[in-house]
Amino acid sequence: MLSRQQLIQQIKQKKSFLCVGLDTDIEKIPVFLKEYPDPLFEFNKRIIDATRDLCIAYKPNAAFYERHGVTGLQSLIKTSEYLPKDCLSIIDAKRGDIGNTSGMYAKTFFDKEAAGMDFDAITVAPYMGNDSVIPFLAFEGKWVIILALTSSVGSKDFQYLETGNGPLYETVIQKANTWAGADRIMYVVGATKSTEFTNIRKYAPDNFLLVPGIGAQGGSLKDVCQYGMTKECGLIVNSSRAIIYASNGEDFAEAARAEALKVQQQMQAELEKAGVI
Ligand SMILES: O=C(O)c1cc(=O)[nH]c(=O)n1[C@@H]1O[C@H](COP(=O)(O)O)[C@@H](O)[C@H]1O
Repeated sequence: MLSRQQLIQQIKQKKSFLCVGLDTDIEKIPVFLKEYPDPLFEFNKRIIDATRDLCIAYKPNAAFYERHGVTGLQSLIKTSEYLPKDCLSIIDAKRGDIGNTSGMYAKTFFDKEAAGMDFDAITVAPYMGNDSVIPFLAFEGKWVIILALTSSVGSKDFQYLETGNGPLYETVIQKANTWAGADRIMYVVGATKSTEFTNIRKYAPDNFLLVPGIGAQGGSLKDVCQYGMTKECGLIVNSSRAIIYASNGEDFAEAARAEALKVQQQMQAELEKAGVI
């Protein structure tokens, strides 16, 4: 479990704010791994071993595991146990429902006794409001990462809708700020929305932002840092496909490391430029 201060310390030590996304797709992993009893876990284990000193977070995306049913859940549980303790473990599940149901989701991913998983953080969809988010916050020390402005093209359908008090994504942030502080809540903001970061910082000056969308989706790390970085960094930038599928041969883990190293080096330069390190 990583507190805000521990997270900042990790960023300074590793000179990185990279999150490696474990969107582990059975169709995309190297064919030779399919000989192993648990190919998804085998892939993750090797990616984690190759990148753990270069990143400060890992984010398995639940969909890629759940789509395999029981065996996928076993791979996810084993992965959650294998994740290094000095990295923030984020389950990208995008859950949220009426209170008692959200409570079950929270138990699933936060309570090791319940389903064998003990993630530090979960992505949550805020559409159903306060009572759908509070059950996640009820787990002391865990992080709730609320979808604010997503990287998707469809973000324009709802998130930009004018409420009379700014676009809806601003209202989401303002409202969620009343539920807990920057030591418990992060917001998802897509790297493809870098022009909005200045505006988002007006409402979330201290919150960490989970930023997916560099790499395969084409967002710019430089722009994200220019408009979104704070004195404590304030950013966790995710890349999944561009890192984990850098090669689909025997050398996949080394190729993932080489990609992660490139991103870490850019991140180090940005941290130095902003005076964070
Ligand atoms: O919550 C997320 O992580 C997320 C939010 C968002 O707005 N956009 C977005 O791409 N994501 C996730 O971030 C990852 C991006 O993967 P790559 O595009 O391969 O780097 C996927 O797991 C997405 O589900």
